[in-house]
Parts: sequence; structure tokens; C-alpha cells
Amino acid sequence: MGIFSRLQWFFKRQWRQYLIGVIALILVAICNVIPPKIIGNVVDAVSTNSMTSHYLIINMIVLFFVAILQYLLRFLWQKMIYGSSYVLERDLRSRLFRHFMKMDSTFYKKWRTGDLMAHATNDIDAVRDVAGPGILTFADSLITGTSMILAMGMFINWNLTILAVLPLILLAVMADILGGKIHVAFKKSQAAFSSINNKTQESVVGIKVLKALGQEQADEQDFDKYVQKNIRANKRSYRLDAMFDPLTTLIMGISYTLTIIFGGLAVLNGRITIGQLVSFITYMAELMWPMYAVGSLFNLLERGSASYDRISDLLAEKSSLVQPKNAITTVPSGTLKFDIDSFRYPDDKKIALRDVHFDLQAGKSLGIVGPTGGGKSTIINLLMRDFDHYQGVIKVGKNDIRDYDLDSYLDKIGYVPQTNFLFSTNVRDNIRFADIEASSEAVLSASKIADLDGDVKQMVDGYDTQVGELGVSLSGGQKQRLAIARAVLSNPKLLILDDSLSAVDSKTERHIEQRIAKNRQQGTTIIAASRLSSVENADQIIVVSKGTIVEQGTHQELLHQSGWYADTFNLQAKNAELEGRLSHEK
Ligand SMILES: Nc1ncnc2c1ncn2[C@@H]1O[C@H](COP(=O)(O)OP(=O)(O)OP(=O)(O)O)[C@@H](O)[C@H]1O
Repeated sequence: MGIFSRLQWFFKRQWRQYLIGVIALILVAICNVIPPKIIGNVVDAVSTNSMTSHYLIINMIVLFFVAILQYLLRFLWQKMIYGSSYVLERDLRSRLFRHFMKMDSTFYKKWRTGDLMAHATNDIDAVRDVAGPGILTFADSLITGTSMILAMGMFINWNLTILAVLPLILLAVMADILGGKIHVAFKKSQAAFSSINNKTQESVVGIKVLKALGQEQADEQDFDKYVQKNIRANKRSYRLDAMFDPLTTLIMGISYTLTIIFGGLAVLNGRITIGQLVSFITYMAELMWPMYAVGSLFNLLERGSASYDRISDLLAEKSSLVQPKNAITTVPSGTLKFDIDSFRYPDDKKIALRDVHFDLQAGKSLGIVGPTGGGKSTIINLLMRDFDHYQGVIKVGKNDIRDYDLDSYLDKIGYVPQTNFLFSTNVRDNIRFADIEASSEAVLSASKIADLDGDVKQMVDGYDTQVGELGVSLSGGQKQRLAIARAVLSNPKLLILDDSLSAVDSKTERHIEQRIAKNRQQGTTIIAASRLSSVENADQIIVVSKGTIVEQGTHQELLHQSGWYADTFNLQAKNAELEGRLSHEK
């Protein structure tokens, strides 16, 4: 029952709808009292030989109108109560989705996609059922139960009524004992469902790798283990739940037996008529449904409560990103000052960046290179505000980037990550994703800068070609160039390319970079790359190794320093020359 008070905020908001729904339920319950009474009257009229056709017709007309009224009232409560439960579902879904949108990388490291999907689907459905069928069953069984008991006492006999409902106390005791256990069992069952979701998602996404490594069978066995775990958890919750219904039947059986024995004696003693006994037994039959409903109500409430716990845990997670109260919404194009004394990833002991300091004037370009795992992407992660907790400061213009409104700040950046993400729509909409109103000319121009236009023209449907989920129908190089076209479309103040041309050949890469440079004379560009030829033309290059800057300068200056940059550049140039010669010989 605790779940009702935890959902109070919602019931308060929708109190009118629930009030109308409950009033309709009360009226239905009052209507329910009438038919047994009429049946009893008719039986008494027959047994006392006082039945007339007029009396019978009147009673039948009353029954008919009661049935029509009940139909209308049932429609009303369904609309009010179920309708409200869908409002709760809509609210929770959008709250959760907005929460997902706000959260940072740490949150997504902690929660797996399958978990989040389970929360957004199964758990929300379970909570909705509390606000719909839950409230209905609760109110209906309470109202029907009370009205039937009152009718039995007032119209027939209070002593007999007390005797008949006494065994119901057992049901309340049992509900109390089983309630807590069912709650725990449902939590486990829902956690097991989340694990299955995670497993399925991972296997489906990684299906190519699984097949290539011949791991399908092993993965199937692994999956079966998850299913078994889920079945075990479900079995336990259903076993506990199944203890309810037989108990209800047993208790109702005891009530009937007591009624027949003591009701029969009361008829023999002349304390009630035979018609009243028939009415009494009909009222008891009406009590059956509320009794059974108590069983399913507990199931529903405990499931909903366990799901609400899980959703609340998720909503309670706070993003570590700092969003000041008076966040600055206008982001000027000024010098980028990157002054990081030290940064470590959350929950990681190792320092990822130490003493990384550089300035980048607006309109200039910066190349970030260095050995793998050196810290290139980490610098970009901080610029992208994936993490706000570090020692030092990053400024754009005069302000710390943490003082800007996050959306306004990110809006000024065009970012192409190492692993790009394409949406399952056509090429055009993928390019103009950030600005769906962008004209076809703008899309075409961005596509030309990214050297994608030629490829798209070869496709059957051109810019209307569907790229499939995650862009499966495109080559690696096409995906990268599409991601670049998307980033340059809005001509951002800051363009960041994180090793985003690794899948295209160096000649094409050079073409793309030249076009980007030509089209972005006002904009600032940062290119992180493994291939040093990618940053050759940058105004400034930093070499990052073991989380710190080890060399810094222009291409020519770095070649003269005879360090990692010069060695690697010469090595890569020799390799490129060799590759060029080999492809010539072919
Ligand atoms: N989310 C993370 N949580 C913890 N550690 C991380 C995370 N991302 C990166 N690291 C660690 O930080 C260090 C720097 O990684 P980073 O990705 O910045 O290197 P990189 O120079 O971009 O490498 P590459 O050239 O291979 O892409 C590595 O030791 C890496 O393991």
C-alpha cells in the first residue's frame, strides 16, 4: 500500500479524475446491491404465493435500468481512472528520457543500455498499472466489499454477516506476511529481466564479432544462463503470488459453510425468510470478486512498488556536470585557453592529464598527436564537457567553459568523435541532424567539403538513401565523411575532429582538410590524429604522451626538434611512400 502514498504527488494532481472515477465506482456498487434484493423479493413473493405479473414486470424494469446505469458508470470510471494512469505513464516516460539526456558519461558508464531500456519500458508499465488497475481494484474491492457487507447486515441480519466475514481476517494476515516477500521477489525478477535485456542488446550489437570469432554457441549457452536466472526469479515471485488465490477460495468456502449452517438455522427459527437467505448468499457471491481482487492487487502493488524503487534510484542519480544558476547563454568566439593541472577519470586512480597548457586563438587550428593512449581524446572530452571536475581551468573568451549554459556552449561546437553514430534514416537527414531545416544547398555544400557528394551520387536513391541502423549500409570511410559533413554543416565556431578520418586514404584526407581550411577561415579547428600528415598544416601542434605535452610547435619546428614527432613523421612518410609504390606496381 506504501506505493499509493509514494505516488501521492500524482494523485493530488489528478484528484478530479480520480474523484469522479471513485464516485462512479460507488454508484456502481450501490447498483450492485439492488439485483440480489430484487431476487430475494421475487423468491419471497413466489414462496408466499403473493406473486403478480405486475410485481414481476416492475422488478424486471428496475433490473433493466440498473443494468443500463451500470454500463454508463463503468464506462465513466474506466475513462477517468485508466485515462489518468496513461497520463502517469507519459509523464514518467518523458521525465526518464529527459533525465537520460541530461546525464553525463559517468552515468552511462555505470548503467548499461539494457538496464535503462528495462526501466523505460517494463518498470514504467508496472507503475502505470498501480495508478490504473491498482487504484481501480483497490477502490472497487473496498467499495463493493463494504457495500455488500452493509447490505447483508442492514437488509438481512448483522449476526449472520459478522459470522460470514470473520474468516476474511485470515486473508489480511496472509497479505501482510506475503507482501514484503513478494516485493523482494519482484525486485529480483525485474533485475534479472534487466540482465537479459543487457545480454540481448550486447549480443545483437556484437553479432558480427561473435560470428567471426565462432562464439555463437558459447553465447547461446551464456544467454540460457541469464534466462534460467530470470525464470528462477519469476518462479519465486509467482509461487508467492500463487499462495493467495487458493487461500481466498478456502476462506470463501469457510464463509459459505458458516452461512449455510447458521443461515439455515435462522430460517428454521423464523429469524429470516428463505428469500432473505437467497439474497444473503447472492451478496456473498458478489463478495467473491473483491476477495480474489485482493490477491491480484497485492501482486500489482508490489510489482509497481519494486519498479517505482528502481525508477526512483535512476532519477536520483545526479549529473556531475556543473550547471551554474546564472549560466551564460551567449558564447563568444575568443581565445581558447586550456590550463589543466591534473585530471583523473571518476573512479580511476591513475592521472589521465597532467600540466596540459595551451592557448588557441579564434580562427586558428591545433593538431593533437601522440602515442596511442597518450591523452588526445581526454583533452577533447574535457573540451566537450564530458567531465567538469578537474584541477585547472578551460576558458573560451573570458569565461570558464563551466560558466556557460551547457547546451549553448555545445551548440557552438562541431564534433566528430572517433566512433561516429549514424541514425537509421536517410543520408540527407543524417547530415542535417543538428539543423533539420537546413536547405538542400547547405547539405550539398557540407557533403562536398567532406568529399562525400561523389559517393552519394553513386547511391541508388542519392541523398534519400537509407543508411540502415548505425549506418550499416555505408563503408567505414563513408560513415566518417558523413559525420564530418554533419559537423561542418552549421559552420561551427569550434570544429573538433577526433581521429575522424582514420578510415579514409591520406590523399582524400588531405583534400577534405584543405576544403575544411578554405571554408572555415573564421572558425577554430582542433584535429586529433594518429596519422601525422593530418595535422601538418595546423597553426600549432602538441604532442601528448602519458597525459602530458612532450613537444609543441609548428610542423617544421617539431621536425627540427628530432623527437617523437620527427621520428614518427619520417616513419609514416616512408610507409606511405612504400604503399604508394606498391599500389603503383599493382
Ligand atoms: N572513460 C574513461 N575512464 C577511465 N579511463 C579512461 C577513460 N577514457 C580513457 N581513459 C584512459 O585515459 C588514458 C588516455 O586515453 P585517451 O583515450 O585520451 O588516449 P588517446 O591518446 O586518445 O588514445 P588513442 O590514440 O588510442 O585514441 C588511457 O590510459 C585510457 O585508458
